[in-house]
Amino acid sequence: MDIVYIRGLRTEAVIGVYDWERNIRQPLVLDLDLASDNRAAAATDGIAEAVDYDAISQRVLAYVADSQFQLIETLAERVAELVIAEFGIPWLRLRVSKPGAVAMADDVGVIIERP
Ligand SMILES: Nc1nc2c(c(=O)[nH]1)N=C([C@H](O)[C@@H](O)CO)CN2
Repeated sequence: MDIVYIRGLRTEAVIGVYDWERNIRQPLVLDLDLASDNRAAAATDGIAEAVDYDAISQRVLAYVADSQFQLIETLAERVAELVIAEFGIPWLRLRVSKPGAVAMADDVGVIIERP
C-alpha cells in the first residue's frame, strides 16, 4: 500500500461544546494519510490515475469551513466519510487538531483510521 498525504491543512470553523464557542470561528488543522496504489499514476504520469491531494484538500476545506459541529470527533468522522465516499479512498488516517483549545497545551485533537 502506498500513501498520498496532506499535512497541516489549515482552516477555521464553528466548533465546540461551550456556548461561547458557538458564535466564533476557531482554527483547525487537519493531516490526512490516504491509502493509494501509486503504480498506475506513475506508469501513466497522469493525474487521472492519481489520488489528487489538491482536489481532496479543496473539498475538505470547503466542507469544514461550512460545518458547525460541537465535537472534533464528529467533524473527523464526517470528513472521513466524505473522503472515502467521494474519492474512493479505501483507507485513511485523519488527524484533526484544535490548537487553541487548551491554554496550557501545545495542541489537542483526535486521530482516526477508517475503515
Ligand atoms: N474529546 C473532546 N474533548 C473536548 C472537545 C472535543 O471536541 N472533543 N471539545 C471541548 C471544547 O469545545 C473545548 O475545545 C473548548 O476549549 C472540550 N473537550
